[in-house]
This record gives sequence, C-alpha cells and structure tokens, in this order.
Amino acid sequence: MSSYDAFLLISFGGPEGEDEVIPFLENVTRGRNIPRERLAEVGEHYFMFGGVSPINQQCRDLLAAITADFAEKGIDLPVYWGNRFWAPMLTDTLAQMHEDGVRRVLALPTSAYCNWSSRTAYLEDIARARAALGDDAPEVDLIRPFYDHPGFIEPLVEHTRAALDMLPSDQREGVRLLFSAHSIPTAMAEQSGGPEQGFGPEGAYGAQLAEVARLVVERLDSDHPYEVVYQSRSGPPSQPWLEPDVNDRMEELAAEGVPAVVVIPHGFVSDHMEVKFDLDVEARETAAKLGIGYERALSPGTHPAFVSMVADLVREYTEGGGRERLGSLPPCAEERCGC
Ligand SMILES: CC1=C(CCC(=O)O)c2cc3nc(cc4[nH]c(cc5[nH]c(cc1n2)c(C)c5CCC(=O)O)c(CCC(=O)O)c4C)C(CCC(=O)O)=C3C
Ligand SMILES: [Fe+2]
Repeated sequence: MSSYDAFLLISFGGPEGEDEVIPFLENVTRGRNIPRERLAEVGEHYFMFGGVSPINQQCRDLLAAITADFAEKGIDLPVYWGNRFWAPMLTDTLAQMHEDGVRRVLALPTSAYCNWSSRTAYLEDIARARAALGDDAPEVDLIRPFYDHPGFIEPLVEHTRAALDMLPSDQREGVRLLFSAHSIPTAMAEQSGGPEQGFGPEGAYGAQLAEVARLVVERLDSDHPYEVVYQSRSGPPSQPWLEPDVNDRMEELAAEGVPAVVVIPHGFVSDHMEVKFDLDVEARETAAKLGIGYERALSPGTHPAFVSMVADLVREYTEGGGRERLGSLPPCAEERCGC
C-alpha cells in the first residue's frame, strides 16, 4: 500500500499540424530500425488528416473524464499528462510536477499489454525524465498492464455488439470477427515471454491478445468465429513481424466465401491514427475491393467503464486491494513490468 500525491497519464503523443508531422516522426524513430520509405508512407497518413493526429485530443478527453470521476469518488490527486514523443513532453511535465512539489507519482500508460514497446520503453522514458531532474526527482510507479481488467473488456464487448448491429442481416450470418492489434517484431514478442513463462511463439503479448479476444467473444452470446490479426507493421521487410496482417487475412477470408468482417481494435485504447488510417481507410478499402462487408468497432476511448477502471487501478495501488482481473494468464517476462 502506498500514498501518492499526483496522477500522471503517459501517452504516445502525435502531431497537431502539418509542420509537426516530420519532427514527430523523427522523435518516434530516433535510434529505431525504420526504413525511410516507411516513414514517408506514414507521414502521408498524417498529411491526409491535415497533419493532425487524433491522439492528443483523445488524451484531453480522457483526462477530463478521469478528473471528473476522481472528484466524484473522492480521489484527491492532481492530474497531469505527458507524452513520449510530442508536446506535452513527459520530460517537461515531470519537471513541472517537480516544481509543484510532487514527490510520488502514480502513472497510467495508454497501453494495455505487455511488450517492450508498451511497457519497458515507458519505464526507460520515465527514468530518463527523472535523471534530468537530479536526486530529488519525483518517484514514479507505472500502473500494471490492464488488458485483463473488466473495465477494458466491457467497452470492447459493447462496441463489438454495436458494430455487428450495423451490418446488414444477410452479412451478419457468417461474419468473421477480426481482433486487431499493432504488430511488433517477432523477436520483441518472444522477449515478452516464452515457453519458460508458459507462452507460445507470439509471447505474452500474443497470448494476452488472444485472451482478450476470448473474453470479449465469451460475453457476446453469439457463435461468430473470431481470430486475432495484426496491423501497422513497420521495420525493414527482412525483419519478421507478427502476422497475419489484417488486409492479407481479409483477402483469404473473402476467397473462402466469408461475407463480412467486423474489426475490433483491441490492441489500442483510443481511435488514434493507427486506427483511423490503417483500419478506417486502408482495411475498409480492402474490404470494398474484395466485395465483403466491413464494420469497425470503437476502441474503449472514454467509455464510462474504461474511465472508471482508472479509479479502480489507482485504488489497487493506494488501498492495496487485490488485482481485479478476468482470465488467468501468467506474468510476462519483461523486467519490472508489474503485470
Ligand atoms: C505495440 C504498439 C502500440 C500499441 C500500444 C502502445 O504501446 O501504445 C503502438 C501504438 C502507437 N504507435 C503510434 C505511432 C507510431 N508507431 C511507430 C512505430 C512502432 N510502433 C510499435 C509498436 C506499437 N505502437 C513498434 C514496435 C514500432 C516500430 C518502432 C519501434 O521499434 O519502436 C511509428 C513510426 C512509423 C512506423 O513505422 O509506423 C509511429 C508514427 C501511435 C500514435 C498514433 C497517432 O499518432 O495517433 C500509437 C498510439
Ligand atoms: Fe506504434
């Protein structure tokens, strides 16, 4: 059980104007192995939307909802926000917190799962931001992965139902549910947990994605077949990333006579650019080309159950209550993950 004097939302960050796109992409890809062609391609996705990623506004909306929920529940913590790759930068926010006299911080990442990119990278960025402030930098605890929290599952169930309802009834019969998550290099997936931890070839990350899909489908009261697919692959073509890609899989399914898909972006917490472009533009176009029906479920966003989950997670740390969870996967292999 611990006491904290501030709450901090840590997210990815995104550009909010055309002149911010390239500097943002430079921040994201610094020191990573990403080909220039891929960068140019991703830049175009942002330019298609006027250089504005929806992610920052989604964070503002989530923060407003969390602030209201904390007030209602008597959680007396000031709420801060810092991003890894774009303003407001985590380093600046932590410096501000330091200036405000904050000593102990409880931080929530906008990533639900265990893998280097979604956990360890956040811990490294926190360590860097603290190091810049010297010996009396605020201490920061990162809230555990929440893929298994009912407040993450429930909105996905509701949003999947809504998407199914949007399909014409002759397409609903025979629909395939595609649970879509960000692909990562297979080496990164293996690093999240291997056979020693009880996971398969896609590591803890792949196992958690499969578990969430199962938990959602179990609550739908329907017998639609479902599977996990991946999107937004990056890196050089020679490097293996998790597959199948959502577009490739749709092509196979169409050839098998599947009349429609509902894509559920269960790898993300909000409808940011990877969802808006890779699913709402690209995958939708693929479906149109194949002549199959297509609907996309909303991500959790500011669904009340998701907002309420944040207060539950805070209480896990401040009141030392048990971990509220569905399913029963073993912990991952990432160091200091806390899952
Ligand atoms: C697992 C995962 C999530 C899910 C949850 C999480 O952990 O957050 C996620 C989320 C996001 N990824 C985002 C954007 C980008 N990700 C990139 C690159 C990469 N992502 C990776 C993984 C993930 N990414 C990886 C392994 C790379 C390769 C580089 C590396 O090895 O680190 C690149 C570089 C260009 C490219 O190659 O695509 C961009 C621009 C945005 C912002 C969207 C917006 O602006 O609205 C968000 C929320
Ligand atoms: Fe990413």
